[in-house]
Amino acid sequence: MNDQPTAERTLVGDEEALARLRALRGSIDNLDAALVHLLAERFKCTQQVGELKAAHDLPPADPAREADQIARLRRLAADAKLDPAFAEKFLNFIIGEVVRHHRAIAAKQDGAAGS
Ligand SMILES: C=C(O[C@@H]1C=C(C(=O)O)C=C[C@H]1O)C(=O)O
Repeated sequence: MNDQPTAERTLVGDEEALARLRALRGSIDNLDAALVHLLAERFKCTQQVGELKAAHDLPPADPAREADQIARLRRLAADAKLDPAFAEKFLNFIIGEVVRHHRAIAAKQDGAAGS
């Protein structure tokens, strides 16, 4: 048997592959949009946590809470067949940004109290 593809078969194959690529990219775009919306909602919550902490002189970071979240997310990732190390890195990246915001909120509050 000749397994060399004919010109037509190659073209049909290319079109199918391109259609599949377009469909997959459509789903990726939808998922990226969902991620942005989920992150926006998370940051709305953490903004309020930051204000609450600043108002009550609580520290911007809570390492014990973070350790619990990381352990939980690693378990969820493993169950979902996602690399737990990646899940941990991703959560740490987000938490790092949240703590930076909390420090900024606390500093602003201290500045306002001192003036
Ligand atoms: C949001 C909080 O503040 C910080 C940010 C966290 C987060 O983004 O999940 C978790 C712990 C804290 O270091 C919190 O204390 O709950």
